[in-house]
Amino acid sequence: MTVIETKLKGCFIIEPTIFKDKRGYFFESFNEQKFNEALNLNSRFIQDNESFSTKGVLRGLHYQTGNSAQAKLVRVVKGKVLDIAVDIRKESPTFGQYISIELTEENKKQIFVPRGFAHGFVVLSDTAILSYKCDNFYNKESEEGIIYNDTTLNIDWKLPPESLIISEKDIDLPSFEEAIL
Ligand SMILES: Cc1cn([C@H]2C[C@H](O)[C@@H](COP(=O)(O)OP(=O)(O)O[C@H]3O[C@@H](C)C(=O)[C@@H](O)[C@H]3O)O2)c(=O)[nH]c1=O
Repeated sequence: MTVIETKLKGCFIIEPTIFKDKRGYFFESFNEQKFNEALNLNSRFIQDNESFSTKGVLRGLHYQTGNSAQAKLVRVVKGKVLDIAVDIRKESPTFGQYISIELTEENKKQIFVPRGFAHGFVVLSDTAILSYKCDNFYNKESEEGIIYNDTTLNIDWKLPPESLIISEKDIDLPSFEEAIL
């Protein structure tokens, strides 16, 4: 497995080692020991989530606050998504910056989004299944978000705005300034 730290400290891209043979492929999608060693972490994932979405579906930007903050290890099982992680750690030198990465069923890349980040994605393929691990439980009361098209963050979602499918909850999210500053 290859691990690359992004320009946002603590946010990593993971490329698993894929074993291919005449039957197909095999890879370890998660190995706690190797993961924690490679990322120099002591994380413990306690909730797994899966979502199915169609092309143009945009989910985000989401985070949980306080004791409910979550780190996430995200991968795509089917299709292709553009995944976005935004550094919302006020004390961070990269506060307000984001990274985007295509996660696909072919490249099998994973992104580790640490606590203190907002996360979102948009589906670029006809359909996509996203699977992710969280190191803290879902807590509705601590759910927060930032509007996807915030002008300060200025995220390039790669799809025309009119093609996006967004939940009512996400359409009403506040700006970066309102949410964080
Ligand atoms: C996230 C979550 C949702 N739910 C419920 C609440 C709601 O009725 C339904 C759908 O929830 P949402 O609309 O919030 O789902 P979704 O918009 O897919 O939320 C997810 O978005 C991505 C970008 C993330 O980073 C995740 O952490 C999570 O916030 O599922 C749970 O029961 N457990 C969970 O962990």
